[in-house]
Amino acid sequence: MSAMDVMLHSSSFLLPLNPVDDTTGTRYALIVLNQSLPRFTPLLWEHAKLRLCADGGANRIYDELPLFFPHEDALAIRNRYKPDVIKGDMDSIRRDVLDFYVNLGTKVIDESQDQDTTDLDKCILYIRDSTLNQETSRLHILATGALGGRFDHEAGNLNVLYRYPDTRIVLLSDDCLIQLLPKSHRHEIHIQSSLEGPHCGLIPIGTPSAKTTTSGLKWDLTNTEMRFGGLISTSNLVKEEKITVESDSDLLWTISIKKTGLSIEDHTP
Ligand SMILES: Nc1ncnc2c1ncn2[C@@H]1O[C@H](COP(=O)(O)OP(=O)(O)OP(=O)(O)O)[C@@H](O)[C@H]1O
Ligand SMILES: Cc1ncc(C[n+]2csc(CCO)c2C)c(N)n1
Repeated sequence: MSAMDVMLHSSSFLLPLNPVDDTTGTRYALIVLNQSLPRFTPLLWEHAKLRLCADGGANRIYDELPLFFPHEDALAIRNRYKPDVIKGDMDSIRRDVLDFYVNLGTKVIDESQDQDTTDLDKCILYIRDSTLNQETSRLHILATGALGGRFDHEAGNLNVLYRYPDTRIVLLSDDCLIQLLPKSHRHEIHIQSSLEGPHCGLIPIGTPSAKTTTSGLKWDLTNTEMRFGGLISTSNLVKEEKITVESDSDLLWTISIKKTGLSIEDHTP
């Protein structure tokens, strides 16, 4: 029996919002990146206490959010889904989009002088420093549009998981999510089986792992070595509602997101 603390994980942010059932008390900030919005974006938006667009992510909210509500007036939707903050180096946001949200009262932070960190980095630092990010109740961060697309951007997005290992960050696309499992903890991952899985992976992207042990997977590891160039756990399958992971290295956990059960009809704006 290890003395390490357990870190709990659950993708309950993919469940239709019901404040009465929201017993986990987890508070989220949402960062919208500059890629097509996943179909469950309105749901994540409603879960979030703080909503940011990373530079060109604002174009996506402006252009694509109204498409989720074809029977409603586009302007009414844009007014309803107002980002709290737009932050980045501002080389991708369109002038008309910037003007629209400035008029609505969105806070705009232009950091064009910093060409060494990504717009996602810049947004994460804003959230970490926010007064909403209380010591007793840290914000978890959801980032949409982080995967698929340009590989240099994807690598930069994965890098933020390692830059801020003490911040709970989930990278999302329409197809899957990725998060870091720090070696400092044992991990219990509670699977929302109606919404996620069964495909999953455990990937030692930063450093090799001499010993990883899991339970609840079709191909469990038992003090198994994983490294790039050797074995890494891809195309694994979730077998139980609870997965446990313990490793001597930080690992990436990834799980597929199901196409069913996340349609726009499933939530009330
Ligand atoms: N194709 C993509 N794949 C993955 N992530 C992306 C992609 N495009 C943008 N992003 C994410 O969205 C953020 C904002 O995108 P934006 O296009 O505004 O960035 P950028 O700094 O102008 O990028 P670049 O100048 O390298 O094209 C990026 O920092 C990145 O995290
Ligand atoms: C070694 C090195 N490689 C690339 C960049 C360029 N870069 C990295 S993040 C960023 C901002 C993107 O919004 C830019 C332009 C750099 N500065 N240093």
